[in-house]
Amino acid sequence: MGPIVPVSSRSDVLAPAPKRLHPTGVNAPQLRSALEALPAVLTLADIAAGAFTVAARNAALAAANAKAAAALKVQEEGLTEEDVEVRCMARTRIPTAYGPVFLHVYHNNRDGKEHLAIVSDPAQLEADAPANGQKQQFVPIRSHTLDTQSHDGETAQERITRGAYVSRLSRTAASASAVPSARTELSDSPLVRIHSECFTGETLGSLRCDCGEQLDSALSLIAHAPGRRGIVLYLRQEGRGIGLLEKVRAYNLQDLGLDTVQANLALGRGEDERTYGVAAAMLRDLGVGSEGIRLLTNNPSKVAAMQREGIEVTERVPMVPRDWQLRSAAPHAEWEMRSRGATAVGGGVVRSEELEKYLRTKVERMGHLLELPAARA
Ligand SMILES: Nc1nc2c(ncn2[C@@H]2O[C@H](COP(=O)(O)OP(=O)(O)OP(=O)(O)O)[C@@H](O)[C@H]2O)c(=O)[nH]1
Repeated sequence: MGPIVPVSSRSDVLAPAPKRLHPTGVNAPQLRSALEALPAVLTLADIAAGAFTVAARNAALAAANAKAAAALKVQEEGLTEEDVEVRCMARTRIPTAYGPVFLHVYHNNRDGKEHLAIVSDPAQLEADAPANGQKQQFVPIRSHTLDTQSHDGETAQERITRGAYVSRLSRTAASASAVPSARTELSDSPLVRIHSECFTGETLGSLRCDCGEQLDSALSLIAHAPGRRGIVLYLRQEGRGIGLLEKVRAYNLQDLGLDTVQANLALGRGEDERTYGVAAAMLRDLGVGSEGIRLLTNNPSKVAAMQREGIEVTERVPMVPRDWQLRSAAPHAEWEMRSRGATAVGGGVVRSEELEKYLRTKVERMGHLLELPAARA
């Protein structure tokens, strides 16, 4: 594939964003009709006297809607986004509450966003290859574009720095991966979650949605899958693709009584503007092939989108909200689950040797104002 243009030099990124919306961003006629169907909270006069001036932004809205309509057309007509290209720019090991994972940072030629793949495949961290005669149980989940040479004369150190290494990296063990001659397909159908970013749910632990809980559940379910193998794609499609700013506005409309779909529509946006072409390309890059994937989702349109992109979904694995699971669970299970925290990944108290080192370095080398605790007995 050709070079992926760095985000900083792309003209579409540097060009000033078109002024699409009036600062309030509200599609007044749709909001008006949606609110008319609800018990009055504000009078329509209040709303009409509010900040939004419809005429000032109609043309801009039409342009935005045309873009959404084009995306919808791609979805509805089953067209594939064949020219989507992705490249894994770097990968690193992250120790999580569910075990080690490899975080992959991707660039692509479509949207200038850094989409992520979180890969769990702990066998890759083992230093020793299987003994002679023993077959490796699974093909490792590796990015083809990561292992490909990034430029002529790339050194082993350069490869290792961007994550193209094998086994566990340490001061005493560092082996760059071999440059593959062809893409290798996985021999199994791994558990996959295609997750969309949700700052409010995942970082603030907002109880408006279960996004943080779903991210946590996905990692937990993968940790219990055969070989602890699986992939979470973390797509930067905040607010079902409308972005954080618009989602924040949508929340205010929800506080006025609209549901999530009505609120998006009242803003002149689609109810769900996400696309999955980049996700499919990332999965192919990670080796997903004819064995397909087991997809963690309750959303049928995600299954359909994958099939359209040529990724077979061999099984849809449901994600039942924990609160719903708890309604039929024993009281102890309920206490245990709630005590883990509302939504944060792993919940509870974070404790690890690496964290200890990180915290001590902040105190000892960076002057952070914390009293070091006594060493653990
Ligand atoms: N516009 C909008 N987006 C929301 C809202 N609440 C959560 N989101 C976003 O919704 C996305 C998650 O999508 P969901 O519809 O909850 O679930 P899904 O991913 O389609 O389906 P599952 O795979 O079954 O979880 C994330 O990008 C969130 O930021 C909301 O009230 N309004």
